[in-house]
Order: sequence, then structure tokens, then C-alpha cells
Amino acid sequence: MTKLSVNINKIATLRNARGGNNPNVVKVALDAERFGAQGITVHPRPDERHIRYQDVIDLAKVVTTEFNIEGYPDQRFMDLIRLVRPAQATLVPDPPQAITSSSGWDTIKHQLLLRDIVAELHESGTRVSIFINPESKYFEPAKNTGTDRVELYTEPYATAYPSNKEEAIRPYVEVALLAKELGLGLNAGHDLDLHNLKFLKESIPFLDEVSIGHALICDALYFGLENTIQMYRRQLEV
Ligand SMILES: CC(=O)[C@@H](O)[C@H](O)COP(=O)(O)O
Ligand SMILES: NCC(=O)COP(=O)(O)O
Repeated sequence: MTKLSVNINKIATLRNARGGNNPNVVKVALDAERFGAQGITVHPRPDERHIRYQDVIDLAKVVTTEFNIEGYPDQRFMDLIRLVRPAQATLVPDPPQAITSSSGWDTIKHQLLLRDIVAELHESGTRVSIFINPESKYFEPAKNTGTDRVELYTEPYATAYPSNKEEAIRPYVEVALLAKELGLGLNAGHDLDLHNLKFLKESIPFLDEVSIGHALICDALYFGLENTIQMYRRQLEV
């Protein structure tokens, strides 16, 4: 079964726009779980443009599905993970000023750094996933870091999907089979939506988890959050 983890970054974007507490990030997370989300994902960025570090602390107390915290493993991020001990930490190589995530790790260049980070996170009892591009050269070095999973960066797939879905999925199937051979768990995320999700799942049926935020929250403006989460869940029931 492929789990749907709902990324609620953009709920915090809307809340921060007016400076109050509406929408309430904790309430939305609990409602999302009640509506069928099998995980909650947040990405506290250093400038706290959306999810704040305090949000993470508050959410950790109440989330009952899998809590997945994404981010660059600087000291503040590592201290946060050690404090809240989420089910999963997803390491992303984003610089502080990045408008959004735009690449996976160079696990060749950063293998030793990542190996130490993974070991430290394992001490907190947290599963580790490493954000990765669909390039086979990065997968054995990723395995050598000791990470439990990798998360396929799916923006290139989403961009290419409308013009040629068979070509778009090809590198992802190749590296997914390699990950499986290496004994790596497999997540996927970024720019997944109601158009491209089903084909990804059909092509890689052994995906452990997809984390979806931007498109899902946008869809919820039209279909409602409960209906939207159910619509995304149905895309994964192939
Ligand atoms: C790592 C990734 O691809 C996304 O989870 C990321 O959290 C998106 O961040 P923004 O919501 O800040 O665009
Ligand atoms: N790891 C991907 C994620 O959590 C959400 O990415 P997006 O759906 O907001 O692009």
C-alpha cells in the first residue's frame, strides 16, 4: 500500500498572510487525518515563511498518523528532530533562500555528511529519507549513508508528464527498481497532483509513501479538503 502524507505547508502560508491563527494548522492536520490522510508532512524553512518551528512542536503532540518533517539538516533542524522525534525526517538539500525544493542530494559528494546525519537521527529513533533525483549514480551512495528510504524528486516527472508520460516515468521506474534491489524504502514527492499521481503509482506499485501539498491544497479550494483527500487516496488504490 502506498501511503498519502499530506503536506500542510500552504495552510501555514494562508495563516501567516493575516498574522492570526486562521486557518489553524493543528486543526487542519487533525481534520486531514480524520479525512483519510495517512501522514502529515511539514517543511519548516529557516525563514519560517509558512510552517514555523513552533508549529512542528505543536503538531508533534497531536498527530497520530506518521509525522514527516522535511528540511535541510542544519543545527536548528537537527535540534527540532531530536526534540519532537517524528516518525520520519526527510533530508532536503535546499539552501535557505530557495523558493521551493528544486533538486535532490548529490549523495556522492555529501555521502560522509549524510552518513553522520543519518546516524544521529537514528539515535532519536527517527526513520530517515533522503530527497534524491532519479539518477542511478546517486542510489548506491545513498544506501551507503545508512538511510532507510529515499524520496524521488518528482518535479521533472510532473513537468514532462503532459507531453509524454511514458518518457516522463522511464527514469523513475529505472531508479525505483534499483532502490528496491538495494533494499531502500521508496517515497516520492513534489508537484504530484490529480493528473499525474495514478500513472506514477501504476508504474511504481511498490511506492511506500507519496507526500503531496501544493496541488492538493489548491484542489481543496474547489473540492473541499475531505473530498480532495479522498480523491487523492483513490488515485493510489490501483
Ligand atoms: C521537499 C519538497 O519537495 C516539498 O516537500 C517541499 O516541502 C515544498 O516546499 P514548499 O511548500 O516551501 O514549496
Ligand atoms: N516531499 C514533497 C512534499 O511534501 C510536497 O510537495 P508539493 O506537493 O507541495 O510539491
